[in-house]
Amino acid sequence: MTRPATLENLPLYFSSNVKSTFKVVITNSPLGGRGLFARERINKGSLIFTNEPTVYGPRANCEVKKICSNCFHISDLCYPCGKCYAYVCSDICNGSSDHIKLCSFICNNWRLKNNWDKIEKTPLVLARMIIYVQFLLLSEKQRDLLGLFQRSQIKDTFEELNKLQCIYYLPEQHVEFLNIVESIIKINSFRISHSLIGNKIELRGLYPLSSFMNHSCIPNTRNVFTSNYLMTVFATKDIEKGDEITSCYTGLLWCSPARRYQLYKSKNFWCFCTRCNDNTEMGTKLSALKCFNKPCIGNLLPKNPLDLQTKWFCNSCKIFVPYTKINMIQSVLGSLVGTLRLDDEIRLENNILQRLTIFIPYSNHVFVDIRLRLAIKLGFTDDVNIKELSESRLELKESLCRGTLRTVAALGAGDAHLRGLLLYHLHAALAERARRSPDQYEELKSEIEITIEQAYNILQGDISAPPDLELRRQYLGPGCDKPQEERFFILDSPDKVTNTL
Ligand SMILES: C[S@@+](CC[C@H](N)C(=O)[O-])C[C@H]1O[C@@H](n2cnc3c(N)ncnc32)[C@H](O)[C@@H]1O
Repeated sequence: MTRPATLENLPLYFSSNVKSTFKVVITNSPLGGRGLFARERINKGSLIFTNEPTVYGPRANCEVKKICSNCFHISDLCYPCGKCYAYVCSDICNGSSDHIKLCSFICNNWRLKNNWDKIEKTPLVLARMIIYVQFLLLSEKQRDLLGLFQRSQIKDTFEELNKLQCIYYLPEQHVEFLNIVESIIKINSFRISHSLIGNKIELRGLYPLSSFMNHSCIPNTRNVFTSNYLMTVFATKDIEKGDEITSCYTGLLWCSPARRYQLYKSKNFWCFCTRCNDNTEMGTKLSALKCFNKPCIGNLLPKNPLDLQTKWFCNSCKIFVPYTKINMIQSVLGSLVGTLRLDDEIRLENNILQRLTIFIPYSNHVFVDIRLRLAIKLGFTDDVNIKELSESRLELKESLCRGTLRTVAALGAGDAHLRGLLLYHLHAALAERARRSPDQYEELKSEIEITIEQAYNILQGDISAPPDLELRRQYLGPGCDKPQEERFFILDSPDKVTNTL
């Protein structure tokens, strides 16, 4: 692989659908390697650029068993293609041009080993390797240009490739190429977030222009993925000409030690940004622990947050605690949190929460994460919809949304995706309050309208956006001329409204 002299046209080689590149330029970054920089002032909320994935597919270590190798639907109807054995979910997928290309590549280039149980194991291994096979299908020019993308320096065992080699005799140059591809994917791919509607597996893709965005723990962009996996990057705050355009590679609300360790482990660098350098994390105290020196009610914070072996100090009684003791507490915390079933439960075990309060203040990221999950889940589970929430739970939802929105604002994250989601849920809680007590509507109206309008501006077009986002904006947003009773019609029977539109 050779390195061409210029990066200017690189994304265009990989994607016919790159728009608004005139707003950005790829050049050397003080953060590391190359980065994207604004050629002009970019206002908050504006589209910066759009690019389509060069390749996309499920993660190689995904758990799901039956995934269509063409449309990535999870389906028990999947059956192995009669020629290449890759799973397809329908004759349409089997006959699609993409599948035919993939199928003929596999049949023409890889010979099956005799001792392998083709029907049982091959489809699954192939489904997990689809993104890699797509790299092999790139043009020669594109494959040459892959040399421009940064690669991971960490050499892990590439288990899925090993499994593929148990099934097929792979040419030596394919094995070498796929190892390079793996090191490129690790550093440059994006998780494509989408709602679970449509029963699709979580995907990741290589986006040629987005790949040059460096990380910031307070980024100035958010990503929107459309239904055809186009990635559009918007400004979450005003960006001045010459500013670096950044994205956040971790969870926005993770605490500094967790973000920094994850970045080091997965992307091979230590972050030194303003947030990482501030032991209060912009006043949010996401990393703070409770002082061990009872009855002191102060918080322990790292003296030098950029130093992994720093002492921590209490901001009230000023005692110092060595990092070894802090690490021990953090690992106890990690295992306690691990026992909370946060993904599918909104009932949290009180005894665990009580044990957590011994170690951590309300501001700690563990509680922030629990509050965020509750804010989003209350009234939005299969068991209980928002109309069935008790008064106290509805109040709780509203206050959890407001609290988490304050944390996002304190971090300076601007119009991040998370802010959009929280505004949507705050809107839903307020609208439900007004539906139950119509006499409160006038008082709540302006906030009901502003929250849905802002949520819409942030989330519109994204495949992970709530399905009734647009309808709510239409009926409960600003400018709706329907009478009060009709406005709430959408909340009474959203399906009926959808059908009448
Ligand atoms: C997706 S690439 C970004 C583009 C990359 N800088 C390049 O030259 O191709 C991610 C890699 O960029 C570097 N990087 C990104 N953000 C960084 C930051 N805030 N500080 C230091 N290095 C960073 C790291 O080496 C990381 O693995």
